Amino acid sequence: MKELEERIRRDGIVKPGNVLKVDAFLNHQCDVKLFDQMGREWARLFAGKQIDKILTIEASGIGIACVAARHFGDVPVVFAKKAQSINLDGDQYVTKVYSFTKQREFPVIVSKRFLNPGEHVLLIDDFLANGKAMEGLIELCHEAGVVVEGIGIAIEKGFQDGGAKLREAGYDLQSLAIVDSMDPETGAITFREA
Ligand SMILES: O=P(O)(O)OC[C@H]1O[C@H](OP(=O)(O)OP(=O)(O)O)[C@H](O)[C@@H]1O
Ligand SMILES: O=c1[nH]c(=O)c2nc[nH]c2[nH]1
Repeated sequence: MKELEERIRRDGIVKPGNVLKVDAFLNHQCDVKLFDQMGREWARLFAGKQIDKILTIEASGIGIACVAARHFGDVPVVFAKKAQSINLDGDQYVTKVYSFTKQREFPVIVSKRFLNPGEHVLLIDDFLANGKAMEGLIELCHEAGVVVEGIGIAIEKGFQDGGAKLREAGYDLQSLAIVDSMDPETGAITFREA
């Protein structure tokens, strides 16, 4: 998606350790107009699919998923929580995920009330790197008996293996920008051709 690639080039900062910092518009300060364009693009890419619900994971996926939902008939957005809470009651689907930016494992929890067997779900997130967050959400979806219709990612880092694993597994993965290389020394970023 041209607008997203241009914004990454303009405001993204390449950090050592395969980190692309896009907190000026994606995952700290949020450009809601850009989110809206992203939602419209996913709606085009997943047109014709039955999407009953969007599932994401806290924290950075939430805003993007909520804006995207406006383009999928205002379907509910469920986000997996990364901590137990007294506010989480009843039966839960639980797994564990290694967090890329926090560099430790977190529980990933969704109340059983919000994933119902037979529902068709779209997974949305801001980044795809090694695929740990998506693997965790997919595991919960399988446990719940819901159908994963597709996976919408804002920025895939194509030089890490999450995307390849998901495509090999047969998922309909639509990443709006795929970074093929980035250089922390020069700041140069190359994108995969659509
Ligand atoms: O493909 P992966 O290797 O799993 O990396 C992608 C995940 O990493 C980030 O989550 P993180 O927990 O680092 O940060 P967040 O809490 O800001 O969402 C991002 O939001 C994705 O969920
Ligand atoms: O801000 C971020 N930059 C990244 O490179 C990344 N990879 C996974 N999650 C990420 N979040």
